[in-house]
Amino acid sequence: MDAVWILPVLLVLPLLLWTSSTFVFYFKKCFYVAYMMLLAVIAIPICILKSGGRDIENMRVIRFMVRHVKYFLGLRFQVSGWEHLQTDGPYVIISNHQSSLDVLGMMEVLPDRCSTIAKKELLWAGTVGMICWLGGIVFINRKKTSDAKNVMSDAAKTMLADKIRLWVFPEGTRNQNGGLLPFKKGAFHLAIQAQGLTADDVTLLSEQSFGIMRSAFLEISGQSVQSNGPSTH
Ligand SMILES: CCCCCCCC/C=C\CCCCCCCC(=O)SCCNC(=O)CCNC(=O)[C@H](O)C(C)(C)COP(=O)(O)OP(=O)(O)OC[C@H]1O[C@@H](n2cnc3c(N)ncnc32)[C@H](O)[C@@H]1OP(=O)(O)O
Ligand SMILES: CCCCCCCCCCCCCC(=O)OC[C@@H](O)COP(=O)(O)O
Repeated sequence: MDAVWILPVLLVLPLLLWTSSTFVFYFKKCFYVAYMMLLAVIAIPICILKSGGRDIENMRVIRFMVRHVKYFLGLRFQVSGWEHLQTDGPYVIISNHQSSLDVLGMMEVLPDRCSTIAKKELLWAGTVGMICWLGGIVFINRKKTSDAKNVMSDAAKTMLADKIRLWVFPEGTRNQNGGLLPFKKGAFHLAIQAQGLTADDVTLLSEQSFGIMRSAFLEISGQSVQSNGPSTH
């Protein structure tokens, strides 16, 4: 008898999906979170069996498992310059950060032996937090800058010792307001520490990177008429 209630739901759901782009937006958002949580449930035992615990090699498993998610959300990526990442040794990748969907773009191009820096709060995001830990993600406390700097200095040493690459979001937070937030310096300290440059090089490196990313961002934004939020009609 209870099953009768399912009928209106089955009818109303397609109707809402068909008529309301706002509903579609929030539906996709909930689906994304739930599905990533589920994928992580599957990935956790695989990573533990494969590597025995926290290991950068687990990023291969995560990358493989995340790559198809874009199809469910109607997203596609256009990749250019991928060949520049195919060099030996450690390096730092920086990217802008607009939403949690950036993880999909990241997994599209993530090189081997590459992990990322994330806020420590992500560690508590259920199974997603657990898989982030297993993938060797470096967690920082953004409220305690001196701790964060120490963690990142240790990360620079590990990068050199274990030939690891790190992906950093130098804006330090998500930003959907168009353009870029001023860059935090940590990514550039990482880069100089892993390359034998000096602290004097940080400002120039940061400014040059900001300029390049900003012009690429504006160029790409100019090509797209889509926004990140639900459309208003
Ligand atoms: C199969 C399963 C599927 C499901 C699951 C999927 C899972 C997916 C898996 C994986 C994807 C995960 C994706 C996660 C994404 C998360 C992203 C985020 O969380 S973004 C937030 C955190 N990221 C950052 O915050 C950036 C890094 N931050 C920094 O670099 C900052 O610089 C920081 C925190 C170190 C300090 O920040 P300050 O706010 O104090 O600002 P400042 O201006 O940068 O620094 C102040 C002074 O300290 C110096 N400084 C900074 N770092 C230094 C260092 N390392 N050494 C020495 N000095 C340093 C600077 O030069 C500056 O000094 P002077 O003002 O220039 O004199
Ligand atoms: C109950 C927790 C739900 C977690 C659901 C996760 C599903 C998607 C997995 C992708 C993880 C990406 C996380 C992310 O993008 O974190 C935001 C931070 O970068 C910046 O933080 P903020 O803008 O400063 O809050």
